[in-house]
Amino acid sequence: MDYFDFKNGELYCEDCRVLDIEKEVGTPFYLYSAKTLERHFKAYEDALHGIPHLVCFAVKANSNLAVLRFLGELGAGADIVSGGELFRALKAGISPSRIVYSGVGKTGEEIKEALNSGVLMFNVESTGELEKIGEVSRTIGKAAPISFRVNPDVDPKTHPYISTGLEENKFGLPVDEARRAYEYASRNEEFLIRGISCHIGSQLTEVSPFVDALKRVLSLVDELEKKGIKIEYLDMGGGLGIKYDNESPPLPEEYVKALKTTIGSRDLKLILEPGRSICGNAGILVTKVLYKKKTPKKAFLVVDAAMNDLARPSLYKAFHEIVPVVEQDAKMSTFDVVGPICETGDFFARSRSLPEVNPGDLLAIRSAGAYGFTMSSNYNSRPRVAEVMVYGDKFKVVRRRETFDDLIRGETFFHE
Ligand SMILES: Cc1ncc(COP(=O)(O)O)c(C=O)c1O
Ligand SMILES: N[C@@H](CCCC[NH3+])C(=O)O
Repeated sequence: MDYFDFKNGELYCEDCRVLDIEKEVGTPFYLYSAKTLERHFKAYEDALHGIPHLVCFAVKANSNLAVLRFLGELGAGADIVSGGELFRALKAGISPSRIVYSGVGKTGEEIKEALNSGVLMFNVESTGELEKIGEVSRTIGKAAPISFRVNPDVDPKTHPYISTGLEENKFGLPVDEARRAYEYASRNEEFLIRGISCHIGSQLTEVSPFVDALKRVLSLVDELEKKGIKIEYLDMGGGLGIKYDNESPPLPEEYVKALKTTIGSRDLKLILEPGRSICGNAGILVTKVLYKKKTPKKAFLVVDAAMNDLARPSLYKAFHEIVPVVEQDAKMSTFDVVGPICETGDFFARSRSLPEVNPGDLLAIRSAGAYGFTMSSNYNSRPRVAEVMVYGDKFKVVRRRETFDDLIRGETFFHE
């Protein structure tokens, strides 16, 4: 459930009228609901009540500082995958002791930065990375807290681009290799074994792949325990899906219950790294209809947002619900909703039934709070849009729209 509702035929975010926000900010803009973020975060906290745990929000889903600060103040840690995300999480006031660092390509510099800051653990994804971490650890004279990310070879039944726990995916170590890596790391004082981790994919709509993966991870935990290698943290990654269209993904409560049952009486602290299920439905992208265009074959609504602002439909053919910000009685027609970018792939919806809106009308593209702004770019030299956060009856621009000057910052005219 989110807090984007219609009152008297107009879309509100919490107690703010979207039309009023648009008047001040202009389109396009991302709009986030703090109350929805809180509700979704608390759903995890409630589900995990009584279990030693840490919810590390996946920064890649939404890295806006206000969002991170808000979640951090509610008690969230962070799951990061780059030096930039470390910088953001720390700037937002998240304690390094609540930060886990995942990702297959951490550079020496990034590792050094994270080790110096005191992150909770590196989720190590290859033996090459382990060597690099060892090297950095020796250089700065500080043991590195690690977990190995295990690739359990489980099909998460999601879009192939966002499936990460299959043998052919680049992520994690196969179980046998992870076992050897733990044995090696346990004999070396550069490493401090803290945990084990796993993340099998994103937008999962069933619990069973998580449970299958967990069983494989737990059998390794048990084996390691017998060898005297104690695992303190079990990090099950993120991946819980949300409703974009007609999916009915499990709620955190059902998901955590299944994990808890599978873990049984083992003495483990549970880390989860949810991204989408916290912020996905806490955000919309508001855009304006520029033109209505008819060709012999199609009717298009050309809007002022584009694939550079929200890439998911173009990249994954992802469905996002689109609604007019002011409810219309007009008859329904079938439209392609497209942006101004010079690519046929620049669309938000194809053959979508929508009321006959007009140029100047606003549309809300729903479920855009995760992997929306964070995947945006300046393609076609389009300044990135503003981000606005609603807190009850107040709203705040938490990132201003980029200017043309922002576009060329750091560039020079040297051409020889
Ligand atoms: C390691 C890791 N953790 C957490 C996440 C967050 O996933 P989601 O947004 O699906 O919860 C991802 C992205 O899929 C990831 O790669
Ligand atoms: N970017 C993807 C999710 C990627 C998850 C990252 N491991 C999406 O928009 O659905």
